[in-house]
Amino acid sequence: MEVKESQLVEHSNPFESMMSRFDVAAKILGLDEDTYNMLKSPVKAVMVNVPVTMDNGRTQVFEGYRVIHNNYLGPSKGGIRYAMDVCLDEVKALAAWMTWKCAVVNIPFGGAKGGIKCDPRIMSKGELERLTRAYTSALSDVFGPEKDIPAPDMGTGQQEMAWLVDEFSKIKGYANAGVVTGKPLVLGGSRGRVEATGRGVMVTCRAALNKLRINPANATAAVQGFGNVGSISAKLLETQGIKIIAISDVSGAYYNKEGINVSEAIAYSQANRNSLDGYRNAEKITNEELLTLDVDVLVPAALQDQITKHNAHKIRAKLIVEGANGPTSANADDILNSKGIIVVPDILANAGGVTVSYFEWVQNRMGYFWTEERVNRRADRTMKEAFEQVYQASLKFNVNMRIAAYIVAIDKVASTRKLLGGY
Ligand SMILES: NC(=O)C1=CN([C@@H]2O[C@H](COP(=O)(O)OP(=O)(O)OC[C@H]3O[C@@H](n4cnc5c(N)ncnc54)[C@H](O)[C@@H]3O)[C@@H](O)[C@H]2O)C=CC1
Ligand SMILES: O=C(O)CCC(=O)C(=O)O
Repeated sequence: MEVKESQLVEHSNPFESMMSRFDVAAKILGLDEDTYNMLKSPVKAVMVNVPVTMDNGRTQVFEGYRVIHNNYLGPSKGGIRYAMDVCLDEVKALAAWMTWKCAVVNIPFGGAKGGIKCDPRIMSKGELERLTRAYTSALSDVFGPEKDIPAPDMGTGQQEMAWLVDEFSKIKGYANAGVVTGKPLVLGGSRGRVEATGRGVMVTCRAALNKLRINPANATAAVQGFGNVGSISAKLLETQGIKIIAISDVSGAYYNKEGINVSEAIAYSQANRNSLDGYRNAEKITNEELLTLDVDVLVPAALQDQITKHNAHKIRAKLIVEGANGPTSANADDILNSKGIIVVPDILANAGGVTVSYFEWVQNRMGYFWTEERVNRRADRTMKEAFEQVYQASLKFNVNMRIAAYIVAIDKVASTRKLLGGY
């Protein structure tokens, strides 16, 4: 069957954007209609309205979601996002990406995602704790170490995971460390999880540079987003000899053609309530300008839909490594392809996080904890193998790395479905 990637249609809806790539890969695989229908829709989507007492004594009701896209490969897995633009279609897309991501790195999990429509930056610690506990309580029948296992995503981190595990364990009446990953070490977290997503970005970036025959020591990079994924990606790319010439966060972008000192920028941001605002050792530019800088590597590690049909033709990077989920809209794929830009897609590039989450879950089940060296060695091997599998599929099917990653993932989930049988 002949499939043109230009068949991709323009979508701003994240779930449709995911589906347009899924459709291309499914056609190439010759997926039958029944399996297609089983894989395209989430198996469960729960919406909850959680009342929370705010510091001013008023009660505010927050909209929360948990979507389980698929659980053929194992319990569903995926982070929880706190942001103002959380909505059902976004969480559905993020949950589906988790299904494909877990399949690409070959770990025994299905895909899920959760989110709460809130602005964590303007909430007090007490409000965030009450919100996290209320959301956990509302979803205590959905979550479970053998059912559905959350983790951090944008706007959440170790502290939220600690509240979640505590609330869940109280409700169930026994300690339940394995219900969530990305926990603090003292609560059963895994060494290396905080750095894992950025580390996977670095490992896949190196693998792609190798294919492009670019020496990291001569390469430059720009990184959008300076939270968990962006800051650690920047730091680890710098350790590989890559010169980071621009970084950014919600306050704007910061450019220094001589190279940003990433450790110093991280220290500045941490001392400044996680903001680069006022960072001096660089020229201030816009996030839009950062994306179109003349660099070898561009790492979008913040939001969705940053590279679109409106700016894709201006991108000058040779390689894009997607730290964020969905940073490139479907209508930009063809433009990047035609410019010969290699994209290591989100479902491969940022899968280091869920890989080490899997290791955390395994360690919780064993009650025995690994050294950081062991975690990193196994995670690096997983990421290198996944990269090579996707790269080989891109050659075999003559498609870009994104469609190749979907092909690898869908093929795995679909063949598992066939073995499981059906109703
Ligand atoms: N934390 C994890 O382990 C994983 C996260 N991801 C994805 O990576 C992305 C970032 O997640 P985290 O780093 O965890 O979030 P985070 O909350 O730690 O950091 C987000 C960063 O994005 C910046 N940002 C927000 N709006 C921006 C804008 N308009 N322009 C530029 N920067 C902006 C924030 O200032 C912050 O620096 C998300 O797409 C998330 O889904 C993917 C895999 C795993
Ligand atoms: O660590 C996990 O379980 C999931 C992280 C996540 O939400 C993601 O990869 O997008």
